[in-house]
Amino acid sequence: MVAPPDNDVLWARALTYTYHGSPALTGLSLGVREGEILSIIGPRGSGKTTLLRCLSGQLLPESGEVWFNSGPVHTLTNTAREQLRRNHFAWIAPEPCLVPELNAWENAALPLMLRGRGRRSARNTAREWLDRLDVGDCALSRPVVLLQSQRQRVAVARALAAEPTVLFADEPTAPLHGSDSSQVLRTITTAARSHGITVILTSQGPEADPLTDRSIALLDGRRGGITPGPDAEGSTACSVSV
Ligand SMILES: Nc1ncnc2c1ncn2[C@@H]1O[C@H](COP(=O)(O)OP(=O)(O)OP(=O)(O)O)[C@@H](O)[C@H]1O
Repeated sequence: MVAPPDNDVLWARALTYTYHGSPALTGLSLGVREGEILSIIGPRGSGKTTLLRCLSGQLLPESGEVWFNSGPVHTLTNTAREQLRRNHFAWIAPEPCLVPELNAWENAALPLMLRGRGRRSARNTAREWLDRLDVGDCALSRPVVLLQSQRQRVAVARALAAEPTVLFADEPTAPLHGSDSSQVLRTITTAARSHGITVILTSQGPEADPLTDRSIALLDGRRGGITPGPDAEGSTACSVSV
């Protein structure tokens, strides 16, 4: 094993993953700097979700390495990877996955409470984030009575309230439309910049590019190109390895 560069919060080398013999990742490498907002752009089936799941320790790559803060993730036990995800990572899925028995603020507060935060403090933080996502009025409602777009905003609030080291956002605006989608993307990137959260988000098109530091194109489980974002010359320099 070769240790990754010190200033990469996440670093992956030569990742491969196949589903029942069908390749999803084919030797993919990348480094992500602390505080960077990186978008991974690719068509359906290009391997975006599989890549995020390998980087976040949800899936173990068949070969290759994943490192977080200079420690190997791919050699951790299941329990240690779960703990890593609970304490340092947050995840936004294309479909809002909320706990149906809990109301909106309880859903948004759940990761904080799982980390040991007291109920009142977790509720206050969760409600602040629901307000920022324009779903403060829904705080006491259960997911079943909310619109899909409101549920997704609650899921985004849940991810940001946890103030993770790394936020994995897999097509986070898929259930949203037009200005709704832009507003939620702006909230995610603004919150990430002000709280120093590293973000890796996926999309099928370049809509998030103006808000990110760097974009990587993915095609058939491989890197297909690199597009520097508008802030690429700013304080969040990028690291790329192929
Ligand atoms: N659970 C699974 N079982 C079998 N094949 C899968 C599974 N998940 C993904 N695949 C296949 O692996 C490849 C990569 O899928 P992946 O979901 O990572 O791509 P994606 O770019 O995120 O696509 P999408 O935008 O549709 O979510 C595709 O060919 C897909 O059909």
